Amino acid sequence: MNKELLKLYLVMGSSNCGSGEPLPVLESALKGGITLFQFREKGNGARSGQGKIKLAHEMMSRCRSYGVPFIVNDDVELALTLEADGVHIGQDDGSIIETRKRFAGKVLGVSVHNVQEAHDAMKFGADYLGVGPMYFTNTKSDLHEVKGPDVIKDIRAAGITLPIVGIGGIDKERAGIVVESGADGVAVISAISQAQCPTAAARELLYEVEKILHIT
Ligand SMILES: Cc1ncsc1CCOP(=O)(O)O
Ligand SMILES: C=C1C=NC(C)=NC1=N
Ligand SMILES: [Mg+2]
Repeated sequence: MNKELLKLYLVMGSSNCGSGEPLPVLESALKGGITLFQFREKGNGARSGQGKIKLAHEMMSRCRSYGVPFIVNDDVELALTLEADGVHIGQDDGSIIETRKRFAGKVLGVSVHNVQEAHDAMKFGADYLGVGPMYFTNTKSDLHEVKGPDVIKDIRAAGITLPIVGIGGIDKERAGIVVESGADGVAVISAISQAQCPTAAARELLYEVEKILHIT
């Protein structure tokens, strides 16, 4: 996949928005220049069944109108039904090999926490790695051990050249450090979805990321 898509990756669902209405937040973030979007409908307030499918369709069409690829988290069935641009799975979301086969030709992202998991994900056909958590965050309930950006350095030092996005507790003050460590961009939830102005938040994050990418 084109690693430039990972520069500013918004991950979001209903439960991440104060209002519980993610559509206006997505629209505002798209205006601010996010380069990739992941529909991650989890936690309290998350839609299910037809409501989840309807919301996903609405969000996918907003992304399509901005030319931003739409990725579905966890729910491979939904991703296939929607004909989404890709799917993102964790270490506990079923086999990477199976998902790779089911999603041939589309984007397959995998969450990894260390060099071993990164190596396996690459071997099994992942297109990009979501590495984290970089910093402590309350957004994800079952948070893995906080490793910091150094784990990205370790993955790069192991010769893994796959596109990488760092995730977990990232804001505009921290975005540069994550990219300096070897990531191709940052994935965020609250830094944009909880912002007073998601457009401005996205613009500022993208500025911090591109400042480093253009000199490395
Ligand atoms: C989905 C996920 N995976 C590792 S941390 C995290 C949550 C990131 O949310 P935030 O950007 O608000 O810290
Ligand atoms: C857990 C995750 C890790 N990384 C990304 C990009 N998305 C996720 N949902
Ligand atoms: Mg998962």
